[in-house]
Amino acid sequence: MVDEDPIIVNRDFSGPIICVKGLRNSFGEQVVHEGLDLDVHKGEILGVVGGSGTGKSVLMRSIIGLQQPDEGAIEVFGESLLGRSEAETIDVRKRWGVLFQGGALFSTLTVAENVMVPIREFFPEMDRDFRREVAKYKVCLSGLPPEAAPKYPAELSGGMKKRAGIARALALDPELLFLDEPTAGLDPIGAAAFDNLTRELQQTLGLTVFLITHDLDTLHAICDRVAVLADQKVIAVGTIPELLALDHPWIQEYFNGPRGRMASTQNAAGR
Ligand SMILES: Nc1ncnc2c1ncn2[C@@H]1O[C@H](COP(=O)(O)OP(=O)(O)OP(=O)(O)O)[C@@H](O)[C@H]1O
Repeated sequence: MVDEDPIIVNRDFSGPIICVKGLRNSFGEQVVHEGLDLDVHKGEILGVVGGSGTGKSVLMRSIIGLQQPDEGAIEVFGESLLGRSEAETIDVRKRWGVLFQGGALFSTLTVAENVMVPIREFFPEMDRDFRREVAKYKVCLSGLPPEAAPKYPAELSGGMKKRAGIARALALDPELLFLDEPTAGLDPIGAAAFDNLTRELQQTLGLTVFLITHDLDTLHAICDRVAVLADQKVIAVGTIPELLALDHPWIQEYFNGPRGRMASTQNAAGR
């Protein structure tokens, strides 16, 4: 049954920022998650890794309410969101920002207008000029030059599109940021710059970051802990040295294969 009471946000909540328990997701016969548990702690950058199709994006979509799980419990900021209406969860949803794979910018809107979309949705009463000022500030925060604000996505490079996506994700001053493969498709210099931006934002704004990635350099450079998805669940969570101590074939292959060793060496040398 749907609980009709609006969620009263508890800003003093000190438990895990995200708590997933016993999650099950399936599409027809295909079971993607079964008995998946995961906690994300306040202030950390949690990297989420796993082979292609292991359900990283489906996990993120479940947490932010875009995928209705078959079973399980999901709490964000200590609030259970499953089965609640959009109106009931608005105060919790305001507290996170999302960068989807590929940026997911509205192609007919400029960068500044893209950033204004969530502001208009969640703060419709906000004065138009003030909204514009906030959008300009978020564009700067993302590391884009002010000249990028009136441009359309088609006029931007891949790296600039990602930054525009970050500007939009930061529109509502979130405490929690979801990033789905933020460095995919970027050249190594652009990817390293994006990692630095993520770390700087996390430190200066005190964010918690849920970061899906295949990028070993990103994991080594900025992730405090890494969660590994395999066999329909999170099979391990920890720092990279903690994961390396585990005798799991996928983990060993991933972090100790030729690319994993190279990323580790580069990071130790200060990429
Ligand atoms: N809406 C959907 N309908 C049917 N199947 C889906 C849907 N969304 C995801 N899937 C399936 O669920 C599985 C997990 O998908 P998901 O996108 O979460 O994988 P992923 O781990 O993020 O993969 P990648 O690393 O390649 O991005 C895949 O087999 C995918 O085809």
